Amino acid sequence: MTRLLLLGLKKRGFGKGKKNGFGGKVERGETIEQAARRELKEEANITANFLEKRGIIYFKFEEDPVIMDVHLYVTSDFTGQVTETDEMKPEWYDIDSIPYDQMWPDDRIWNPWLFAGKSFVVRFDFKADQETITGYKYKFVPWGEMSQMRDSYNAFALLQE
Ligand SMILES: COc1nc(N)nc2c1ncn2[C@H]1C[C@H](O)[C@@H](COP(=O)(O)OP(=O)(O)OP(=O)(O)O)O1
Repeated sequence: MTRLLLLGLKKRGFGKGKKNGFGGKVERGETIEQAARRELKEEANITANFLEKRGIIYFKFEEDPVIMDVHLYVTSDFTGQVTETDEMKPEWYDIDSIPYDQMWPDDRIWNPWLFAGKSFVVRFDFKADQETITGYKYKFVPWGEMSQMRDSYNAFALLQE
């Protein structure tokens, strides 16, 4: 059976020129999941009927004290027609032909976990060039426990164990 993943070519902002999933910053008054839904609608013009949380990814760039946390949701249940928007040019890819050379380098590591059905918490350390991964540590999260990791603190503590 062919399994497809929707990626978008980022047309502006952080990660411009890279292919990635759909997402962005949480706005005031929103939950993280609400932000994920809003970004999917804004960037691919589709509405998720159901979102499953599958990961929390931390990014630390050398010389930058701020650690970015990205909360990863997947859906195969959505309404609407996938459409190019101002921010993203969407395209479907067979999961056996993911264009990793046009993506953030961390995707090559965690996308296969996603396709294998795993949930996970992972931290990537990057050089300041934002292209070179100097190390990463991760933990798989048992089925059903990911949705209870509501904030970054729980997940970060898991990585420190
Ligand atoms: C550093 O490595 C990254 N890898 C991957 N796979 N994804 C990343 C990486 N860094 C950021 N992202 C994701 C997180 C978001 O889904 C997007 C965009 O991030 P950001 O919120 O910083 O970008 P903006 O376009 O400025 O957001 P707004 O839509 O809120 O303006 O990339």
